[in-house]
Amino acid sequence: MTLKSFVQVQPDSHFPIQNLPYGVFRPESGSTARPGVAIGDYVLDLSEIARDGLFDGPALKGSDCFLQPNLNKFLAMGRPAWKEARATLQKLLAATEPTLRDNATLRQKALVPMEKVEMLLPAVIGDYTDFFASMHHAKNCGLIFRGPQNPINPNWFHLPIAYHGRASSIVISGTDIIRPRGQGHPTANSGPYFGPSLKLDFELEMAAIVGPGNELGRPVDVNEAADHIFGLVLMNDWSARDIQAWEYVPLGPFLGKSFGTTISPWIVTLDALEQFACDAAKQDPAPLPYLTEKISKNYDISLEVEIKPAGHEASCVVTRSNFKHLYWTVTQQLAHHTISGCNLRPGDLLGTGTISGPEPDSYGCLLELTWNGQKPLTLNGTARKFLEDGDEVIFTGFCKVTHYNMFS
Ligand SMILES: O=C(O)/C=C/C(=O)CC(=O)CC(=O)O
Ligand SMILES: [Ca+2]
Ligand SMILES: [Mg+2]
Repeated sequence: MTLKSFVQVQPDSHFPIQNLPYGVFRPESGSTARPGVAIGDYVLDLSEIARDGLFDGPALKGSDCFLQPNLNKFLAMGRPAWKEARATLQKLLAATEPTLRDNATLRQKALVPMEKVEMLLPAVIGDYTDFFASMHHAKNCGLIFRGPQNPINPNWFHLPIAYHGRASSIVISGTDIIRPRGQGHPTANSGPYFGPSLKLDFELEMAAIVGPGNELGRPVDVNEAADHIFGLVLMNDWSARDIQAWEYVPLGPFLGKSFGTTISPWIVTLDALEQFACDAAKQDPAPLPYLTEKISKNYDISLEVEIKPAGHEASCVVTRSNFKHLYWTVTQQLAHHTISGCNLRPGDLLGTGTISGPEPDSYGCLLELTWNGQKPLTLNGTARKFLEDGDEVIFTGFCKVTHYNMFS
């Protein structure tokens, strides 16, 4: 039988009882930040549930992990605690369970209408790394930035390439991004351009939130890497293409990507995503043993980007992609990150890289969608090569149950 909650959840809601993503919120402005999970149009306040002693399993009983203003302590506790919390919350929110359903005082305190809350960054993010794991994106960027000779560097097929991003400028969805100023790529015989970026772009990504870290000098085995990943967020790696194209040789992206990176407020756990797992892409050449997974999986997560042009009421879908298009899995990314001995810490953020699919209408950024401005998009009758001031960029990710077992 399908698990149902006593909390009313609309059929098209992203937050049924099977999901229960984690975030950090203030119930009203000025109140303290605390962890919560999304259920229908409500946020369940985990500090209230903890204060009432309802986390009563061996890992969480008496723990103050939900009395913190961020999720780092809970992230550090690892999968046994995450599984226990999920089981406790699914039981507590179930239609058949009276504990919270029939306790009006606790319900009043613990279930906060989502429209009233202020969402905050879910974790203190010490370090942020951005990978480059979609072959379609790598190929298209290569064609645009480097030309048709070998658009994908040979190393790309042997290791998940990444650069170290800037953690200080990671912001929560809804935060305004200020157009960066900097040096842009020279055109024709001129010197470099200086001024506000003329090629401001989004990048459709997701990112892994690291749970337990690893000690310096002790790499994580690729087959255990999933135990170090709590879940996934949506991520927009805002990019200034003119700054990037000029500065990135030979050390990689710097100021063209450091002026803002947006993440979604909700972390969808790997446990919730498990039922949407699918086979990962076939890798040819076979990766080295330290990157070879016994079970190599991706997740079937539909992704969409809409742009609401400045001054317009309606938004337009500009791309539809899917997480499963990634060539390198998030577990390979994490294992590769630590193979040198580099230590990860709870709350670290590992961006997947832009998730472009094979078709032109599944490309994950305007650089590809407009082919560096050569083929503008038309949005509600307005042309766009890159983003303009006041444009709003909306990312959506969702998983669909495509069939039910008739006997369940
Ligand atoms: O091919 C390049 O020169 C760079 C491409 C990127 O935009 C790098 C990046 O942020 C990685 C990604 O999002 O896939
Ligand atoms: Ca990126
Ligand atoms: Mg960025």
